[in-house]
Amino acid sequence: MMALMGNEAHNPRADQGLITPDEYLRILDAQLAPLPTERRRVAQSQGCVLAADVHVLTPTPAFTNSAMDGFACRLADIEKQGIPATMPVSADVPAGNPLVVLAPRTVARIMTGAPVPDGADTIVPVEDTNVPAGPRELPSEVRIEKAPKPGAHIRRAGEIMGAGEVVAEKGQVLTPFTIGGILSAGVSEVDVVPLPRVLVISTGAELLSASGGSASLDDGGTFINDSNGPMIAALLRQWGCTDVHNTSVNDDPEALAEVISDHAGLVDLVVTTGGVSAGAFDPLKMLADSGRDDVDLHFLKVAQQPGKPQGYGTIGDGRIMMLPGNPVSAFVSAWLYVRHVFGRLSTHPTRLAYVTGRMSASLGPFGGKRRFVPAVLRDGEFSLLGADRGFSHAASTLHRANVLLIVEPDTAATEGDEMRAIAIDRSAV
Ligand SMILES: Nc1nc2c(c(=O)[nH]1)N[C@H]1C(S)=C(S)[C@@H](COP(=O)(O)OP(=O)(O)OC[C@H]3O[C@@H](n4cnc5c(N)ncnc54)[C@H](O)[C@@H]3O)O[C@H]1N2
Ligand code: MOO
Repeated sequence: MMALMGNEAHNPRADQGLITPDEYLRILDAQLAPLPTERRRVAQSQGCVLAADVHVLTPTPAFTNSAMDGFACRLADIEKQGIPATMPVSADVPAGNPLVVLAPRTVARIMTGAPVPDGADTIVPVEDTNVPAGPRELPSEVRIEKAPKPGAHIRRAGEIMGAGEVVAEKGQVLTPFTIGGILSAGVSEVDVVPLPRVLVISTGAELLSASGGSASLDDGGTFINDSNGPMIAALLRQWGCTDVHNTSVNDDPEALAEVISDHAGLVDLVVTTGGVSAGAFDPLKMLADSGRDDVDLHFLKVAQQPGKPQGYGTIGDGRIMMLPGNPVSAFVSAWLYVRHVFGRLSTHPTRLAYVTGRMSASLGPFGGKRRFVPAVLRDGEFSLLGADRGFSHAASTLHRANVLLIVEPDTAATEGDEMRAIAIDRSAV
């Protein structure tokens, strides 16, 4: 497993009940296995990982065909006359035509992709004849004005790939190119590791959507928009998940349990945000304490900021990850942990992309926690977006970030220092 960075040999935070980010990844790893493989139609497998090598059924090309619109001939017939050579046209071979035999001392009009007649060994493009290009009646004869090269413009059966060769390998992600390649090899179904189906639940009585959207700040209310749920759902879709549900619930453990049980068997992973710290109304904590024997939830503290409180476990047969409610904490937790779990379930490669740059401002030390600070990397320089210290609520700064700057525990970062960061957007790479 890829270390999230730093020397993990000694963890001085252990006596404070804190674990390191890498220890948390190891805990998650111990519970995870790839989803069971499925046989799927290739066209319905985009974004999945191949669970087995795919072998060519239909060679490429499937049959010997023309690479040009023109005339199929026997080169010796042309050479016998010399250029220009006037030849009778004995057949018309559009694409999709059955294989024909070329009559002696004649040529056949042929289209790109049409099977080369038996007996023909060269294609003369229409541009090298007296026949104008484009739709027209079959001419009775054609004058060949340019000497063709032997074997010109013929795509031979199997010259690119023969039957039985591997056209795509186990572990490859089904991209548009892979889909095209596999289908052209005559394979219509493949074994894949499916993408996890995910239910994202925002918890909190203060969320507008949880309250039915009836309250507004204009009323002097204390409600907020649910930014976490749609943000996490969007991240999952960005990573490739197609089946992502998103809802929110009040601080009611029964309502939360009901939403989860309504989705039993329909999702592979539940991701919640909110209610994992020390609040008196946290529904996940209440659910954990409810004594239900189908609920197995674990809460822990990771020596990082943001994203200290985390949780994982199972409710019934469903796997759950519980992220902190502060929006930047939720984002960082999703990038470090949900992405990792997505990778383990789907077998997608989800290695973090690290970048380096120089600090354009200074950041003070932040206790014994590793910081993941949203920042912008441009022209080799990191600029900070929000407050130096607590910024886990500062979601509105997040939209500009393209990296999470890594600041080691008890360490300051001074202007000009070279630092490492995790890229969260292509603009940083
Ligand atoms: N006594 C303690 N209090 C807190 C601790 C602690 O250790 N002891 N940890 C702090 C840290 S660190 C974090 S992070 C937060 C995590 O809190 P919860 O996961 O319990 O989340 P909530 O209390 O429900 O909400 C926190 C914050 O985020 C806002 N929020 C929640 N959901 C959403 C959403 N879907 N969209 C946008 N914003 C959301 C919520 O309104 C709160 O402001 O706990 C600290 N407290
Ligand atoms: O760890 Mo919390 O995630 O600081 O804000």
